[in-house]
Amino acid sequence: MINHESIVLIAEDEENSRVLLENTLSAVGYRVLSASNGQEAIALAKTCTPDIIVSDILMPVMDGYALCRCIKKDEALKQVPFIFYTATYTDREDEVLALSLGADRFIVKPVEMQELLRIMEETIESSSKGKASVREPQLPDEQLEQMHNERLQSKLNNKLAELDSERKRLLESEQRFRDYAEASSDWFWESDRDMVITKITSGPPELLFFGLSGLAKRIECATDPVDDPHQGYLESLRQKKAFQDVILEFEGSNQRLLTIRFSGKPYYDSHGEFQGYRGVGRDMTETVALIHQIEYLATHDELTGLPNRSHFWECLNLALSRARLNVCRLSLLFIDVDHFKRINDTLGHDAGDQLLQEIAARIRRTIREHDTIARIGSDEFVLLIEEEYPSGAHRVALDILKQFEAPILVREQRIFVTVSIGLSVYPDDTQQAKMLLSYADLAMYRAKEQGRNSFQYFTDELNLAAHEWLSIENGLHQALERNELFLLYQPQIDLKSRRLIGVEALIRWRHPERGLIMPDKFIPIAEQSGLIVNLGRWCLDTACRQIRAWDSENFYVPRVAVNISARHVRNSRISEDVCAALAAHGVEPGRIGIEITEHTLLENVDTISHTLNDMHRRGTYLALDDFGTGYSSLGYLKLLPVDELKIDRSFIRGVAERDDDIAIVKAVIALGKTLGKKVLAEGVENFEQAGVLEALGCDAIQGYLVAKPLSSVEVKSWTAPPLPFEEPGQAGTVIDTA
Ligand SMILES: Nc1nc2c(ncn2[C@@H]2O[C@@H]3COP(=O)(O)O[C@H]4[C@@H](O)[C@H](n5cnc6c(=O)[nH]c(N)nc65)O[C@@H]4COP(=O)(O)O[C@H]3[C@H]2O)c(=O)[nH]1
Repeated sequence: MINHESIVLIAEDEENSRVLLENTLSAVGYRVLSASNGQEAIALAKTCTPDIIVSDILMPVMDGYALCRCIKKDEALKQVPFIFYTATYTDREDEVLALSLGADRFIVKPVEMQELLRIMEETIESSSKGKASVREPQLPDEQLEQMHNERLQSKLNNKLAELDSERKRLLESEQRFRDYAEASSDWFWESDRDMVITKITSGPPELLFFGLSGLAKRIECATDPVDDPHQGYLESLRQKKAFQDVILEFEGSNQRLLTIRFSGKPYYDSHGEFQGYRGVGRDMTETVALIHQIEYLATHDELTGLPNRSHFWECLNLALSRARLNVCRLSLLFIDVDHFKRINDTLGHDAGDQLLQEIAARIRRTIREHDTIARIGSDEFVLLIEEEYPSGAHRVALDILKQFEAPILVREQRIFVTVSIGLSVYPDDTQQAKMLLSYADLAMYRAKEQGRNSFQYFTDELNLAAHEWLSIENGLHQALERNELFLLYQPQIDLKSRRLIGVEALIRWRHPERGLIMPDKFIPIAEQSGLIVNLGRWCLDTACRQIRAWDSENFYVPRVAVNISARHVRNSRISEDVCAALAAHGVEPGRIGIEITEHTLLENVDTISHTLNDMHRRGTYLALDDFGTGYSSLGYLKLLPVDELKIDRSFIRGVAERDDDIAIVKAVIALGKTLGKKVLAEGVENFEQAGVLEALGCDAIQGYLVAKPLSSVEVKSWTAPPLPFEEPGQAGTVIDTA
C-alpha cells in the first residue's frame, strides 16, 4: 500500500510527460515534486528529501545519469531509491550504466501506468523496510564517468547520424522537386498579401509587380456568364480560395499577345494569417497558336487557303440565319471551271494546282470583305453574297466571268480558262441550305449547257429578272451617251392665287427598242449600280438648260424641282453639282429645287445635314418628298433647312373620304405652319381633294387635276384649272377645319 506521506521527485524536461506523471502520481496519493532537469532535481531533493526519484535520462543542463551520480555521492540522499524512466536511452549499455550508477530500476517507455506505479510502490516499500540494501554505485567513479561519457558520445553519434540522414533526405527531396520544376514548362510565382506578384521563377517578366485582380481584366470573357472564367477567378481571389487553370491573355513585351494558364493557392503563416498566393503558370501561346493552326488546316483548303467544304456548310448555315434575321436575300454562286479535267491532264497536276490558285485569286478579287468564298471540290468554288437585291450577285457573276477574259500564265504558257456559274437565291428558291447548294449546282449545269462561260439562275423568273436588270443597266449607260433620256415637267400651283409656282422634273427614257420606259423601272437599277449620280447630274443640267430656254422664250417658270436620290445626296459633291449646273446655264440658285425623299433624310440625317445646309445657304430650295411615309422625327425637321413638305400621294387619295387621311393631312399642314415650312400636296386628281386641301390651309398642290407631266413645249400652253375648285354642278364637301 502507498504511504500517503510518500514524496516522489520527478525529473523530466518534457512538459507533457511530466504533467502526466504528476497528475497520475498525485491522484494515487503521492506528494509530487517536479524538476525539469537534474540540477533543479538536486536542489529540490536537498530541501525536501523524497522517498523516491523517478528520472528521465536525456535532459538539458544536467542529464539523468549525472543526477543519479550526484544523488549517490550525497550522504543524505544516497539511500533514496532511484528509478530511470526513459524513452531515448534504451540500449542495453544504457541499462548497464544506469544500474552501475546505483539506480534501483531502469524502465523503458512506454509502460503501463499501473506497472510503473507497482514498481515504484515495490521499490519504496523494500527500501523503507530495509528489505533491500541501498543500491550503491557498482563501479569506481572514474569508470562510471567514462561509461557516462561513452553513452553521451554514442547518443551524440546516433543523433549526428540521424541528422545527417535527415539532411540527405531533405536534399534528395529538394533535388527531386527541383528536377520536377526544371523538367516542367511551368513557372512559379508568389504574391504578397496585397495580391501583388512579388516573385516569379521565369515566365513573362512583365507579370512581376502586377496585381492578381488586374490580370482578370485581360481574361477573354466567355459569352456565357455562367462559366465566365473572369468572374470565377475574381470570386476565388475575393474569397481567398485556390483557382486552377485560368486562361488569360497578357500583352508581353513588343506588344506580343501571350496566352497564359494560371493556377494559385493561398498560403498562411504559422498563426493562420493569410500571406498571399503561390502558384504555377504556363505559357500557352504556342499551344493556342498550334490549336488555331490545326483548326485552320481542318477548315481550309491547303492549295488555295480558302475555306473547305465542311467549313463552307458552317458559313452557309450562319449566313442563312443572318438572312432570316435581317429579312434579306442570300445568293449562292456555284462556280465550276470549264474543261478543267482536260487542262489538268494536258498540263500535269502541278500546273493544274497553279492554275487553281490563280483561279481562286481571281474570284477572290471580285468579292467584298464580308462575302464568303470556299473551294468545295477540285475545280468547284462557291460564293455567298448577302444582299437585298439579287442584282448584287449577278453583278459579281459578271465580274467573275470578266476576270477570265485575260489568259492565265502557267509555266510560260498562256492558258485561257472560262467558268460556268449557277446561282440560287434564298428565300426565292428555297429556305434550306442543302437545296440552295443543289439548286446552284443544277443552275451551273444549265450554264454549261448554254455553252459555258456564262451564268444562270436556278429559277426562270430570277433568270429573266436578272437578265432584264442587266440589259437595263447596260442600256442606261448608252441612254446617257445617246440622249435617250428626257424630262417632263409637272406644274405646281399656289392654292390661294392659282398661279404657277414651279414644276417638278420627271425623267423618262425613250428606249430605241422597248419604247418609253418609266422611272420606276430604271431608277432602282441606277441606284444599285451607282449610275444614279450621273443621272442626277444630267437632270440638274437639263433642268437648268430648260429654265434658260424658257427664259429666252419669255416664258417664266419660277422654279424647277429635281429629284435627287439618297446615294447622290450622301455623296457630298451634290452641292457642287447643283452649283455647276446653275453656273453652266447662268441660272439663279433659287430657281432650282431639290427633292429628296423623307426616307433619304431619315437614313442619313447626320451625314447629309451638312450637305443640305450648304445647298440651302447657296440659295437652293429644298423639298421633302413623300412626306408622311417615313415618320420623321420632329427634332430633325426643326433643325434641317427644308423649305417644303410634300404630302405623299397615298394620303391625298383618300383625303376627301377617309377620316384617317384627313387627320394626317391636317397634322402635316399644322406641322408645316408651326415649323415655318410650305406644304404641297402631290397627286391631287380631283376638285374634291383640292377643295379639302384648300379648306385645310394647304399652300400648294400638284397632280393630274393641275396637269399631267408635260413636255417643255406643253408647259408653255398650260393653263391653271378653273376657280373655285368645284366640278360644275357639285356642292363642295363640308369639312371640319378646326
Ligand atoms: N397617280 C397619280 N400619279 C401622279 C399624279 N401626279 C403626279 N403623279 C406621278 O407621281 C410621281 C411623282 O413623282 P415622285 O413622287 O417624285 O416619284 C418619282 C421619283 O421618285 C422618281 N423619279 C422620277 N424622275 C426622277 C429623276 O429624275 N430622278 C430621280 N432620282 N428620281 C426620279 O420616280 C418616281 C415616279 O415618277 P413618275 O412615274 O414620273 O411619277 C410621278 C408623277 O407622274 C396624280 O395626280 N396621280
